[in-house]
Amino acid sequence: MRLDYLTIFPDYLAPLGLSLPGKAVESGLIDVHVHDLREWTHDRHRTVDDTPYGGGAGMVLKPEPFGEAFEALGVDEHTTVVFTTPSGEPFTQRLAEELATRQRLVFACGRYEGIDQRVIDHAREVAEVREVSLGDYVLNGGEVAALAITEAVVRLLPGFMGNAESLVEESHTGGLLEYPVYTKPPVWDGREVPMVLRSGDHGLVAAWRQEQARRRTAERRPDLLAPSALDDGTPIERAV
Ligand SMILES: COC(=O)COc1cccc(COC(=O)c2cn[nH]c2)c1
Repeated sequence: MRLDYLTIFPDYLAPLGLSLPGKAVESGLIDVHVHDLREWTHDRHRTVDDTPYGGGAGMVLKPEPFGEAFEALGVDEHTTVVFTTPSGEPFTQRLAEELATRQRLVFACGRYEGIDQRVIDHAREVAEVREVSLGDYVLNGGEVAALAITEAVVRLLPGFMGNAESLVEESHTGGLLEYPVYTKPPVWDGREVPMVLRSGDHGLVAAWRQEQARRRTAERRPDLLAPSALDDGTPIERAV
């Protein structure tokens, strides 16, 4: 997978060379390129933003640099352009799994009041576009969101995680939160590990974990248990 990042703060994406994505880069699994958007400005001040038409506070990112950058990067029908934005679709594990199937992702990191809408409209005509929100809060820029999305996607790539099994049972798969986990020592801080986990009875352990996941999900994320979230389209038998 090739990953490109368009940003006015390229240093912000330096972590891409470390930790998880770093290993993937060395192994050749991913090919990462960070680009300074100002590369595609031509004035003395390397201007990337201007005041909003219609008035209002703040600045808007100009369309030309993005347009020239997309052209220079060869953004085409084989590319998925990801705009990280507070007004995007919610980023979920399901979307991470979908993006992990793509051959090329180009992250366009906006800030201020946003990117000129014509950039998104243009991108939709030449490539697949996803406007993605990390959550209902506003960051100064899209770079942090791009890093988070990158980590969630890259770790799903085949041959990436050392221990593939750990991907199978992880949280948000199967729609429930993860159960509590324990390791040695058996007693710490006067607290014992639940005996069922040391019983050696795999059936009991599985049942306990399922119950814990459901209880934790009901407490913290009832929205995940809402009928629509679990609806697989099977008609509900109505009591006559
Ligand atoms: C089309 O894309 C744009 O216009 C991007 O515009 C903006 C404007 C303000 C801030 C940001 C940074 O992203 C977030 O704050 C964000 C992403 N996820 N959750 C919060 C981006």
